Amino acid sequence: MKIIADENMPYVEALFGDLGEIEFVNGRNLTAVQVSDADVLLVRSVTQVNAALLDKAQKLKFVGSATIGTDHVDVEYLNQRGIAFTNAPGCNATAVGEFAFIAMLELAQRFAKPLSGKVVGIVGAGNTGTAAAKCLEAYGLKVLLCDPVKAEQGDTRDFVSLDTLIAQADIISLHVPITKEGEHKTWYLFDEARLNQLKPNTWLLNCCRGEVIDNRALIKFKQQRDDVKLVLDVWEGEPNPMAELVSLAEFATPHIAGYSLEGKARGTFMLYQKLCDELGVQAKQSLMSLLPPFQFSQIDLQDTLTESQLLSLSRLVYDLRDDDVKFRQCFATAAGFDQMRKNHTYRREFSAITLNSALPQIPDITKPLHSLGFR
Ligand SMILES: NC(=O)c1ccc[n+]([C@@H]2O[C@H](COP(=O)([O-])OP(=O)(O)OC[C@H]3O[C@@H](n4cnc5c(N)ncnc54)[C@H](O)[C@@H]3O)[C@@H](O)[C@H]2O)c1
Ligand SMILES: O=C(O)[C@H](O)[C@H](O)COP(=O)(O)O
Repeated sequence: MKIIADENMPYVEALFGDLGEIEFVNGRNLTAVQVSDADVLLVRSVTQVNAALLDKAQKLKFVGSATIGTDHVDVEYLNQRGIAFTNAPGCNATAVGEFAFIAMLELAQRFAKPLSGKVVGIVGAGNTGTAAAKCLEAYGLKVLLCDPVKAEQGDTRDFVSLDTLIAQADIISLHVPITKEGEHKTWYLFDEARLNQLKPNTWLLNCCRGEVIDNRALIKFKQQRDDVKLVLDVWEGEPNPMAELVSLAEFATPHIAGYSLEGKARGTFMLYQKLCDELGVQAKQSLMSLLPPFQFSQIDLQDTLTESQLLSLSRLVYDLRDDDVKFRQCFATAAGFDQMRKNHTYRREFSAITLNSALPQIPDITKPLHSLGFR
């Protein structure tokens, strides 16, 4: 069996090695000829999976995308061809949630405006939005959720309209899929008019898809509204973001909000399990055996943490400042954006650290941190 896999998908060798012969490819430039003799195709979000890519691949029986988003896949075409398809919903939700939370702690520190006490609006209350809300609520913040689709589906959480969220939130974090049609389409959800509704001093984070914000309108807006602070992980026109926008963002990264080792491992592992099901074979490998040990795995706490100490602790698993600096150095070169994504193999999730109270205390000082995700 021939398995073609994106070279940026870790743990493929360890998981799929026993199932067939693996060929690694550059997912962004993948051609129809390269996949013509594949039985299995494993991709990430940079590969457009459609008739143009797959018409010659007559043996193909399984496509897996180790991503949450599926906007790069023509699922209808795969269904028509009878090719099994799976993505990896939720695989990197914790990573995105922690990324958004850490970015807020970084902004708070940089602008000497405590995060504590702020109201945060989450647009899109699915896997990543809920993961972000979990961190924020564990930290004691008031969270407003806007998700008209979930509300219509009968989700019993409290939801607000986007107008209410924009009017009340100090911080807005975007977590919607990109959709171009329908009542709740998200393409340019934040257009010029919406941007102009933002309250003074709002922090706006985009960790979902670049085109959820009209990037040209955002440049124009931010040039006049320096009070608004931006964290941008995703961009219109990836892998070539608009240079002016990069310089206007407080933190800028190349679509790596979901790139924890745990998140990537979960993504590949979900495809492995699904392929084993399709082939009717027993999955032999385990997820936890894939992850390397973490250098700061045990930490003893002496006292409750201040906000700035919590940021220092968070920086052990992920220091956003490093990625921001690297990104500004490399994004303008031809392959810089993708190169940085390819080499992004060091970030961990909060759960990689086990916290202990150094002295037995009541109440246990580690409890709120366990709710954040630390062990
Ligand atoms: N930056 C990254 O690395 C990264 C990582 C993972 C996911 N993503 C992107 O983030 C998106 C969201 O991921 P997820 O796992 O939370 O997906 P999800 O499907 O679990 O949740 C998305 C939520 O958005 C809601 N929604 C749809 N249209 C909306 C609208 N107009 N207003 C408000 N809510 C709306 C849906 O009802 C759903 O609950 C993905 O589709 C993907 O494009 C980016
Ligand atoms: O949709 C997703 O899951 C994310 O956008 C994903 O993390 C993107 O990473 P990629 O597949 O491009 O490596």
